[in-house]
Amino acid sequence: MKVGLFFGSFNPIHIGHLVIANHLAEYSDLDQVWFVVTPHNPFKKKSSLLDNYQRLEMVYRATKDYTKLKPSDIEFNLPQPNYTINTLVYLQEKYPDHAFSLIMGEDNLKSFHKWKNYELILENHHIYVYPRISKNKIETQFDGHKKIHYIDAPIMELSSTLIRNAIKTGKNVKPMLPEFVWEYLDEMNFYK
Ligand SMILES: Nc1ncnc2c1ncn2[C@@H]1O[C@H](COP(=O)(O)OP(=O)(O)OP(=O)(O)O)[C@@H](O)[C@H]1O
Ligand SMILES: O=C(O)c1ccc[n+]([C@@H]2O[C@H](COP(=O)([O-])O)[C@@H](O)[C@H]2O)c1
Repeated sequence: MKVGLFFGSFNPIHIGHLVIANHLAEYSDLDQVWFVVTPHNPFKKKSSLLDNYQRLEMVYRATKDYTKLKPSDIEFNLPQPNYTINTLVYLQEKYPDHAFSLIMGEDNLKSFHKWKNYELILENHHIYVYPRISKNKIETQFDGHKKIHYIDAPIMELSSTLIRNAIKTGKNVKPMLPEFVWEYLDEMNFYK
C-alpha cells in the first residue's frame, strides 16, 4: 500500500489541511493519507500547543467521513522532540510492505535542509510538496530533485496561526474549520 504521511502540529487542523490531504488521496498514486499528529516539532515551542490528545481528537473528528484519510498517534510514544527520520524508520519497520511518502507545504520544504538526516529521508522516500504562500514557486536547493514532486493544486492560504489569532480577537472562524472541529473548539473555549 502507498501511504502519504502528512506530518503536522495541527494546532488546530483546518480546511486547508483537509483540502491538501484529499487532493493527494484523489489525484496521486497514494492509497491513503495519514495525518501524523506531532507532539513536539523540533523547530517549534511546545508551550504554544494544545494537548496532544486534543489535537488528535480534532484530526479524528475532521477525517472520520473520509475513507482514505486516517489519523495517526504514532509519534506520541516516540522520543521528543519528534525528528521525522525516527518516525519513518519506526513506521517502515512496523509496516514493511507499505511505501511511505511525505506530504508537506512549500514553507516546510524551505527549511527541509535543516531537518535531521534529510538526505537519508530523501534517499528512501518521495516528497509531495503542496504550493503555499505565492503562485511563484520559492526556489530551494531541492528544485529538480527526482524525489520531490510539486503538486499542481489550488493554493489554500490558511494557517493554524491565523485561526488561533482570529479566535483570540473574537472573530468568526467557522468557515475555515471542519464543522466538528469548530464545535469542539467553541465548546471547550480553546485559544480564547
Ligand atoms: N494552507 C496551506 N497550504 C499548504 N500547506 C499547508 C497549509 N497549511 C498547512 N500546510 C502544511 O501542512 C503541514 C502541517 O502544518 P501545520 O500543522 O504546521 O499547519 P500551519 O497552518 O502551517 O500551522 P501554524 O500556523 O501553527 O504553523 C505542514 O507541512 C504545512 O506546510
Ligand atoms: O526531523 C526534523 O528535523 C524536523 C524539523 C522540523 C519539523 N519536522 C516535522 O515537520 C512536521 C511539520 O510540523 P508543523 O509544526 O509545521 O506542522 C512535524 O511533524 C515536525 O516534527 C521535523
